[in-house]
Amino acid sequence: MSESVKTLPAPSPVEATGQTLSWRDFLELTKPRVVALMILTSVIGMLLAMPGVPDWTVLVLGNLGIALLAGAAAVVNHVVDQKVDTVMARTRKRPVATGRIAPMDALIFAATLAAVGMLVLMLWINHLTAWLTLASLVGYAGVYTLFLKRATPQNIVIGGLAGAMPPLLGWTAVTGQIEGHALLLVLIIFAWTPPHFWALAIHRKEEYAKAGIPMLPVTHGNSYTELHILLYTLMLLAVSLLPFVTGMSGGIYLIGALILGLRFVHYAIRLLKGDDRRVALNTFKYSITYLMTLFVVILVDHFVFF
Ligand code: HEM
Ligand SMILES: CC(C)=CCC/C(C)=C/CC/C(C)=C/COP(=O)(O)OP(=O)(O)O
Repeated sequence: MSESVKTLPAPSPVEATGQTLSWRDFLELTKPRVVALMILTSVIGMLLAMPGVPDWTVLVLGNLGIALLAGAAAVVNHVVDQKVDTVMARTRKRPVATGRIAPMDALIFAATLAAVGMLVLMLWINHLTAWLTLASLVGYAGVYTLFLKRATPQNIVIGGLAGAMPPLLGWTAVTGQIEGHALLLVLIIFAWTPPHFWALAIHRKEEYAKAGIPMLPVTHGNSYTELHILLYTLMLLAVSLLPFVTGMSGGIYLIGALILGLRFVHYAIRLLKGDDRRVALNTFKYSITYLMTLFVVILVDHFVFF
């Protein structure tokens, strides 16, 4: 072998896969659809925090900062999960899993997003929101992804708290303080996360087993998971009534929460009866419609009553 061949630099991940790197790959790393729903909940947290509409700078810069930090957390998730993601069909085409983006480049991207996000929140919003958002990033990227996900089938119950934070972050961006009504919104998403995720985990059980991730259907079976999905949807139904019970929201919200919640319970009962992968996927999809609609309804109710 000639000297010149020996000293050739190692191919970059792009050369290695023969694919062109695009901004779409970087966008994909930030889990934009998940972050979009989070931002919907933080916008609504902002709009519920006070009568009237907050200053546009808080709306724009507050959500920008929160989105940047949430996106950064998602990028770190891709790096930490690089090996796991290559094993599962749902995730194996991800930019870091395929090698289209090198882990170090992804980490530099995450650090940049996080630094700009923290600056925006520190300079234009308030320190409380900045630190709470950073804590959510650490909760998802560090505590959940690095540790809990691999350690216990209760991973998403505890880790779900990080994803539930955006309405509180929106609220503190406007008021500068943590208040009970904002915590109710967090509690709703906290109770929603297990049925949201376990429905998908049933649908993808074999992949999680192959990847060695102890998700509840893998460790305890489908029936046990389906029972817990039902129990959490019942708890969610109860918790979702608290904004009405505490006087935060009115009749429109009550009716909306009941219809949406009972439908979720109906899905959970069908899942328990049928143990069907297709029902599991539909339950997962409905969970997203549920959360989006519930937050829109609470907002509509707020503006009708004020
Ligand atoms: C630790 C808590 C959570 C876990 C473990 C979890 C898990 C997942 C998983 C595995 C997916 C599938 C992603 C894919 O299709 O590749 C997903 C999708 C989704 N999640 Fe969650 N999730 C959590 C919290 C949240 C929260 C708090 C929100 C929003 C408020 C959210 C919104 C969504 C949305 C919108 C999708 C659909 C994304 C798409 O269509 O690509 N999730 N979730
Ligand atoms: C600052 C802030 C609000 C942070 C929240 C960050 C955030 C994007 C949370 C997302 C929750 C989520 C999609 C978990 C799935 O992870 P997974 O690893 O179980 O799923 P995967 O297999 O699809 O990667």
